[in-house]
Amino acid sequence: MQAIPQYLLELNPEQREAALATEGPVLVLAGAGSGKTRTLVYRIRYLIEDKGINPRAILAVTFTNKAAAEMRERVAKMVGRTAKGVTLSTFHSLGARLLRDYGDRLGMPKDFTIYPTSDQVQAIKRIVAEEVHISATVGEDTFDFKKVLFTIGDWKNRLITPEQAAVEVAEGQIRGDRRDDYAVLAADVYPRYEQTLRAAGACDFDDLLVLPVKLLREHMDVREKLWKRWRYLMVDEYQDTNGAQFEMARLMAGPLKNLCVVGDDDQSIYAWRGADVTNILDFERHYPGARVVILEENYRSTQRILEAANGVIANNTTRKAKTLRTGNAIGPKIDYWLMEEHGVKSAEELEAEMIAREIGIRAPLEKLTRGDFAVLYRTNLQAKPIEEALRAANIPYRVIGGQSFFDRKEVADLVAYLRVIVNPRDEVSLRRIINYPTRGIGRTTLLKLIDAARAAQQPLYETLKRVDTIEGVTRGTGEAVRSFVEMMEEMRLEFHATQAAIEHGITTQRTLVGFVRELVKRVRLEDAVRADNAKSEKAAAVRVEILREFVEGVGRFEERTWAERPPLDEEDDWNPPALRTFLERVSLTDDDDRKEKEEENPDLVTLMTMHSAKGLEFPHVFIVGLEEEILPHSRSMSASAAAEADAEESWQKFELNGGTDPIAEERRLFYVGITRARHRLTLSGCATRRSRENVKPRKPSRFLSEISPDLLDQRAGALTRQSSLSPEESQNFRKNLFADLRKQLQGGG
Ligand SMILES: Nc1ncnc2c1ncn2[C@@H]1O[C@H](COP(=O)(O)OP(=O)(O)OP(=O)(O)O)[C@@H](O)[C@H]1O
Ligand SMILES: [Mg+2]
Repeated sequence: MQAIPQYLLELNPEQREAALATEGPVLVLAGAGSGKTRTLVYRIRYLIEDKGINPRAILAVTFTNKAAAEMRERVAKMVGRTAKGVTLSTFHSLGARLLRDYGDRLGMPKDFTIYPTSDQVQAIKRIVAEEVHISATVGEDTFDFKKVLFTIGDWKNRLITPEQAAVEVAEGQIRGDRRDDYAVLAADVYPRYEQTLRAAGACDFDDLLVLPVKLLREHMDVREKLWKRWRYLMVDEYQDTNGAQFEMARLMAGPLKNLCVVGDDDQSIYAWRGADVTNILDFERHYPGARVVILEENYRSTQRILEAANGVIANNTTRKAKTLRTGNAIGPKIDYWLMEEHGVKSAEELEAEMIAREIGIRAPLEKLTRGDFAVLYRTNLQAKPIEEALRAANIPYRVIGGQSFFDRKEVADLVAYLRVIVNPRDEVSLRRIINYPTRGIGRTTLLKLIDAARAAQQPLYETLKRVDTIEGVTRGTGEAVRSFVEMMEEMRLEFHATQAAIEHGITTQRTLVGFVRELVKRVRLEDAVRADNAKSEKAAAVRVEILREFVEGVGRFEERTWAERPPLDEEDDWNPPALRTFLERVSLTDDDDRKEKEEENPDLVTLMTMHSAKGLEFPHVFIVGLEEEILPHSRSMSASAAAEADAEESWQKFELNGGTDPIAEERRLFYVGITRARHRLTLSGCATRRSRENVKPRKPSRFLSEISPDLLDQRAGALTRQSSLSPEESQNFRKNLFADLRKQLQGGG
């Protein structure tokens, strides 16, 4: 027998078994921090270095861009340059890539557009206004577009076609299912929505899964090509795959079935987005003969943190019981702060200040960098006070997720221009910019043009070109339309010339960014942004800065792409920078570009939701807002409050997912949060919260009572004047501080 490579001794026997089992289906089902992701990384190394597998035959899929980036880094560190050939991707970017390469089989143009939520809503609004009837039970005034959108999204994630949806709804009606009022409407909208998207050469996020599945199911030659290309598949966080992702993985794995999936049913937190935990629980049924590996040792957290996590998750009754132990140190107690308001400051503000202070004290005391701290919360809205406190304390931080760059109006407007330039059939984008900045093409004219376009069964853009032939458009307006089209055509010409020059190797480096700058100038976009923010000079300056920042992002994208150019013999996988690739990236990754900059300065405190923290770890983790109605999140939230708090989550979760127990899912989310911490965990919540004039009492989260009290160090009150340090720590802190000061004084002469 061949000797086991030295590096595999850095795995425990079970992990090693999973890494070595390269052929056939493998499931690693194990608790948090047990080395599932680590096992995948070592497995990739083993495949390349010892099995001599071409890195290009390896495909690893993770859930977030951040997780994919992290894995890429870990593989690159271990394997070196050849690791570049490995495909490390999210399901959605993999889907986008398959569509780009083979979408023509489904009639998708090469330059297809990916609609973000705002554009999806626009499309639905149009359909509802023009094509379908809103029933009295739904109500015209209380009508919520997002609900329709989410219902359609839920169908798509379960691979349910418009025809099947219609049947499902009809059956629901027969059963007298009350939730079906919206579903009826959604079923009516669904086929038209699909038509609208296809006609515009566009797709939505869910289509990035649905269409590749369709492609793979219907086209044997594509399937075979992909099977030849990717022979070793891995999926991290498999517990959160939905129906479409499950099917995509199955089809990609093909007859070889070299598919290794890892996950933890206790960390399944995306049921609201259609994730189906039975995908992992039934893996052996789906893949008969699969090898199953269970890991039981946690390498990440202290004993106390692990005990707290185990205590919480034990309250979920329907779970696969797992033991998780650790050989790590017992560690400090878990802090729990119950904040009260004090003077002019609300409890929430004091909670944030307390965190800023704690980071200020702990970092030097425990020799941690800022990057070693993370603050986790339930919804993005909770980030604001924390950001303010950190800013006031001069502690640099980054917020993951939240309002994406891409959803900002000024950026979205520019993106709409770029999209129309790349794909003039994109009607939603065209309607967004046709009169922005204002150029005298009013709503009435627009409607006339749209009518004419529909009547002639022609894209709107083409209709604009023949505005003279359209009845009822005044001379002045006609002139405005003509000059808009002329400008756009010039820019399109310019664009195609630029893109062709890049593709033929005539120019390299920052070429596209020059084009985009020129466009911004031609359209006078900066003036428009200033006019939109005329009330505040400061706001206007910020927005213009955001716009410029985005434009410069195009340049960084170009540089990066050129820098990634592989040696010539591997080039079939690489393409020179293209505007459509850039647009695809901005729609898939909201913080791709910011991340780029952060790599230059990794020393930042991380702020994010518990959802986005999945798979990550930090030496010191704060979890804030541990109150009823926040965690667990309120189920009785009104529609508007829910939309405000975190539209997607609350909606789907409570409206659509009748089948799963929402409290159990919230508990799993808390479990994910706790298990991100390596050495220290600080929990906090507010005793009161202010809403407008009122001060409302709050109840601590029920999940806190599931942690054994001897693990906790509890404090209550206004707190900010107290220290969280033990007397001993406090003495040490002073000593260090004086030593530092002395050094500084001496250094400064
Ligand atoms: N055999 C091992 N020896 C030393 N350290 C290990 C070992 N296995 C895992 N670790 C370390 O433990 C930590 C957790 O590992 P990893 O992130 O792979 O866990 P995971 O199971 O993927 O967790 P999660 O469920 O949170 O995604 C990492 O820092 C990893 O390097
Ligand atoms: Mg992991």
